Amino acid sequence: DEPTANPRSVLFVCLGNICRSPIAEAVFRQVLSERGLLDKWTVDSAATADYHVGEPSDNRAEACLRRHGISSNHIVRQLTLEDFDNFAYVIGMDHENVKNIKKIAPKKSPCRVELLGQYDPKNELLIEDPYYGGEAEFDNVYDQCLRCCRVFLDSAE
Ligand SMILES: N#Cc1ccccc1-c1cc(NCCCN2CCCCC2)c2ccccc2n1
Repeated sequence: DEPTANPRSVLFVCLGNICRSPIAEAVFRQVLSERGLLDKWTVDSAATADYHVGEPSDNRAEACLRRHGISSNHIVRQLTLEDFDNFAYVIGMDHENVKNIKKIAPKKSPCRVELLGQYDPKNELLIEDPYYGGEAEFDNVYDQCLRCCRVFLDSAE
């Protein structure tokens, strides 16, 4: 029968895969690296929309990561059906992302579809789209992702 995904595998998802989910991916990798767990985990990110497929992350997201000492070279890709066989977790940033993820998820998938904010110790459930925002909004996305990724890793390890 179907091989199950590596339990240490996570795909972060947002609308365009140029702001929130690349930041979440890079922050989670940084947390893994700090704990010596980078080689145990499979980490990736994807978009629900096709607006920017093939492009790099938004330069405001890359600048935000650089401000926090993290470099990332990312190319936008869209979520696919295969992702639900390859990742144990598919994690969205807001309710629209989760709704769109569930629209293409197979009925019987063992994959866990969750909101990253459910892991926030400060209980900010939604990681809002910063597309029309500035540095402050991107730094808030970073802070939320860092808080949530630490708790998510504790819960999944
Ligand atoms: N949509 C919305 C929306 C609503 C509230 C806050 C942000 C956004 C917003 C808008 C974007 N692109 C502008 C519109 C794109 N076009 C929409 C109609 C189809 C053709 C493409 C984004 C692009 C990348 C990542 C996040 C984005 N987020």
